[in-house]
Amino acid sequence: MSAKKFAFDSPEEAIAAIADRLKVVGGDDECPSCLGRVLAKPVTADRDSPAADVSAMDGYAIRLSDLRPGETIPVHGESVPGSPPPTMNAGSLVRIFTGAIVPAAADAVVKREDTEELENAIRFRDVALSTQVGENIRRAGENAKSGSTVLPAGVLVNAAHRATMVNFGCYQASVYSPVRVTVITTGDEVGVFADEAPQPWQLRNSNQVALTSLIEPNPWIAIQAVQHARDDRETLQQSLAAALDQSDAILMTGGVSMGDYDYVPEVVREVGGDVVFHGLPIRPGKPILGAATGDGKLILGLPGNPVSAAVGCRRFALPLLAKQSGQTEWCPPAMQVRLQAAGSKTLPLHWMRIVKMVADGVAEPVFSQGSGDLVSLGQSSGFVEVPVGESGEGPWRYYPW
Ligand SMILES: Nc1nc2c(c(=O)[nH]1)N[C@H]1C(S)=C(S)[C@@H](COP(=O)(O)OP(=O)(O)OC[C@H]3O[C@@H](n4cnc5c(N)ncnc54)[C@H](O)[C@@H]3O)O[C@H]1N2
Ligand code: MOO
Repeated sequence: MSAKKFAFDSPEEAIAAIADRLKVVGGDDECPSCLGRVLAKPVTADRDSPAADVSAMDGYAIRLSDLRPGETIPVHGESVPGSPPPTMNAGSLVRIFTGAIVPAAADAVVKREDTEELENAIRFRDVALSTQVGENIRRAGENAKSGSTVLPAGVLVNAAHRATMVNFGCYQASVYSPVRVTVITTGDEVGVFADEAPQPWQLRNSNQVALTSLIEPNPWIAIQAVQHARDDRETLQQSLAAALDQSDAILMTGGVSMGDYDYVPEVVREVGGDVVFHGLPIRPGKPILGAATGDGKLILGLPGNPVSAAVGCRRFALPLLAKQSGQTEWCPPAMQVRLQAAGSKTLPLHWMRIVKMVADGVAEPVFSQGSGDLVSLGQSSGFVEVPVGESGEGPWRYYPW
């Protein structure tokens, strides 16, 4: 670790420092179903939106000069969505429906409830007499002009973006390649043990599923490989070097602390990782290691304890991978929640405290025996980050699993 106890005072500073060293994966895949992928090129409007002046209401397209109290005005023709508008003759109105094109001669639309509807004619109610030019008309191009950018590159495509894209005829977007991630867990004590019972000195590989489950739901990530390495310096070095060739990021767990078999820090250096931090003022997760290679790849060494590994993956790996994926908003503001029954305990570190959401904007601490307690982890919905020396209800940043 550095001469100063920690290289950075907070998770944000550490994340920002390593993010600066990472390269965006780039690529330019044509993708019809781009949900959850990152736009590599902006989406532009293929026509004005709306494409013409359209009515925002069901009612009557009028000339303001026809707005006179008490008079009966004849209705000639209808403008309906899906058809071009009729010509509007002088001294008459056109019945119009929401979304239909406003006839060129009209300068406003009066809602039907502001009229008295007679047979083939209407009379304006008093409320209609103050109608202004353009009222209830959505003007051609008021949302976007043809050729303008409606979604910039770097957007992580969600349902709302897809609706926008389809509206402008973009059925196949150009997206960045997914970030290729290899997960490497370590430790001679760790195995699968699905069919046979582990010995008391053995453990099931919960970190592997915690990490893959946190990253897998993101279509902008591709899990390249999932490996387990024994606590053997050479094997670990070979696994890491081979994985680096095939991946943009490596997430490791275990072997990052002070033990005789904790080879991760030296092996990361040997394969060309420049260590940006090793140890941060957080609990749990203090021994975390963050490194970048010369060609902008990420190596994150998360502590082996299961709560520390999950917290580290959620708080550090996800935003850093998002940065590599090309997302402009790779570190979005966290939700804030209040902590009920928080107590007055403080820590000289940022406290990544596992909690469960209990009401809108309110969470409760989950009692935990420490960072190896997988029972408490399973009872939590995420964690809050309580800054150094603080306590109480917050609000604190909340990171859901
Ligand atoms: N002398 C010191 N010892 C320790 C320190 C320290 O500062 N000085 N830090 C402690 C803290 S805090 C943590 S966290 C751990 C992290 O250690 P490592 O990253 O080296 O992790 P391991 O020793 O390999 O494992 C810790 C713990 O987690 C279990 N484990 C490991 N991998 C998995 C897995 N894939 N699935 C489930 N559980 C796993 C492992 O069996 C250990 O019980 O170091 C402290 N020590
Ligand atoms: O920081 Mo360790 O991650 O407490 O268990």
